Amino acid sequence: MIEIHNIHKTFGDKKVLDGIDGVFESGKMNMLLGASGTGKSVLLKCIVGLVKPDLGSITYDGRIFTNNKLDIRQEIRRKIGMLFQGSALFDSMNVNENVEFPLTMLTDMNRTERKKRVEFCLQRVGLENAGNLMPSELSGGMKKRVGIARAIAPHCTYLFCDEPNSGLDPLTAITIDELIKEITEEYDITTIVVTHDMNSVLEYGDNVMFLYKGKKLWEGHSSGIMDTRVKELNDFIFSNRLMRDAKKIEQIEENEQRDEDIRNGEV
Ligand SMILES: Nc1ncnc2c1ncn2[C@@H]1O[C@H](COP(=O)(O)OP(=O)(O)OP(=O)(O)O)[C@@H](O)[C@H]1O
Repeated sequence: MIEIHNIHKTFGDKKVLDGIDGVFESGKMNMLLGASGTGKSVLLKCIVGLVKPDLGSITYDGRIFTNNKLDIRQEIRRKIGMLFQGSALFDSMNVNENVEFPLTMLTDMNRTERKKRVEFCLQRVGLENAGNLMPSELSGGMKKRVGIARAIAPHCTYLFCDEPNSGLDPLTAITIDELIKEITEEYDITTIVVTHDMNSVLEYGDNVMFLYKGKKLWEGHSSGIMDTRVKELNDFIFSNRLMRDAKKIEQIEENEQRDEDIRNGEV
């Protein structure tokens, strides 16, 4: 579990994070949702330790991360897996080498153990036959899978995904979301996904945090998001025509159900 409390961050005279609190539980799909420029990536960077918050605290399973000793922060960092937006694979390394890289850097596994772990992780993401391919030979969806295998290879406890399905077609996007969810539940990982994708949120968001201009305006399970009364969140959701149509259909169905209940004398 990751807990953040009262996180503030200002760049120059621009306030980017304005007192954010939150709890991200393990085994759940925790999602940071919001429009461009609203502070999602900066918040994620604060949580990972790439950006230092001006104020506030971050704890990982009860261990303070912010302002703690370097060796404790490094110990926590070793348990973090990152899936970057563009997958960020090393172009000069094949798939096996990409997944092995964090094992060489972060663990004391010997070569045989590393090979076994790489094999296992590639199998887990459905790429057991792709080990000798170079990144240039992979589709966008395959690159994301390699990115996931690389992130989980050192037995990560925490997984951060920055827009994991950006640039993917809708079907591939769903399979990547599904894979992240399965892995999160299977290994009880604390996962945080940054996204603007309402499809992902509605389908997989166990705990959704909506950020607007550096503040958290809404938090909850995705099942409640369509009924929100927070104007900024409503505007964000229904800026998408498909979402507006879905809402209309939902209202029509509700009205039909109510009419039927009245006819049956149940109201
Ligand atoms: N290192 C930095 N120095 C100055 N300003 C920064 C820095 N990093 C981020 N910002 C600013 O902070 C604001 C929030 O950026 P952030 O990348 O967190 O947005 P975001 O919500 O992740 O957007 P997107 O969905 O487009 O990635 C932006 O106005 C950005 O320009």
